Amino acid sequence: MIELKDVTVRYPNGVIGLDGVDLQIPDGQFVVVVGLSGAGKSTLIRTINGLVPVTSGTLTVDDMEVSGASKRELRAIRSKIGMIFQSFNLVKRTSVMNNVIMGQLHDIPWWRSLLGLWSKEEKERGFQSLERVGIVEKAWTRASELSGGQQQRVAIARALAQDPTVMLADEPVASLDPPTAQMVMKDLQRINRDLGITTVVNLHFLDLARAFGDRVIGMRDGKVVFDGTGAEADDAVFERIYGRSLTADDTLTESA
Ligand SMILES: Nc1ncnc2c1ncn2[C@@H]1O[C@H](COP(=O)(O)OP(=O)(O)OP(=O)(O)O)[C@@H](O)[C@H]1O
Repeated sequence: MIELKDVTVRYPNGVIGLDGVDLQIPDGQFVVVVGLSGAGKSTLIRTINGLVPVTSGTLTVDDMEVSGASKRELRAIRSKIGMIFQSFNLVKRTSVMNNVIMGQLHDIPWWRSLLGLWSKEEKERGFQSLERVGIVEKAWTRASELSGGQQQRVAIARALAQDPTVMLADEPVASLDPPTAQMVMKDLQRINRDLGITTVVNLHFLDLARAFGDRVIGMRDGKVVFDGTGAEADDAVFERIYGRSLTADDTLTESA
């Protein structure tokens, strides 16, 4: 479980990223976080991962306290959290398999990663992760030769190879075309359902949030202003979260 108790994050320049957030995310839940740019979505994810320090309040992931954790404790917490980014963050000049195995890096000495000397078990785990996202045939392709959707799948496989209990995705489909975005969201949903990995996804398209969010959390000015199901998150709710009328840019597909 991920638990935030009255968590406030104040950046060094004085900007408030999170403002007294109380949140409990039970194991295995698929949560979509929505809100306008600057609402605090990325801050929430980076705080859960310990990349941004908590200014006040307490934050725990699987009963490990992230707020106030030492570097060593943070490494242990992060080894259980898979991260997915809008820009994929792959090492482009190396193979898909190398990228995926690097997801297990906390277990692997640096010199083996440098030389690409992977054990049979590591490769096996790499293949299994690639199979989960349906691109095992690309294992020995250079990451730079893949489409955006394929690169995001590799990034998901890399996170899976870590054997995480939590998956955090910061705008994972913002750089993808609509059909590819749908497919990547379906991959994340299937993995959540099959493996029970707690998943938190930041999105700004309300139709995707409705379709995929078992739970939708709306943020505004660093605060949680809505917490309900995708079905409950109708246009009026989104207008309240966004503080304005909806526009065509708020949906991924025109028909939504
Ligand atoms: N490193 C930082 N230093 C100072 N302020 C920051 C930093 N990162 C974010 N902020 C500020 O914190 C607030 C929340 O930003 P955050 O990036 O979490 O929002 P967001 O909802 O993810 O928006 P976006 O989708 O644009 O990333 C904003 O006012 C932002 O300017």
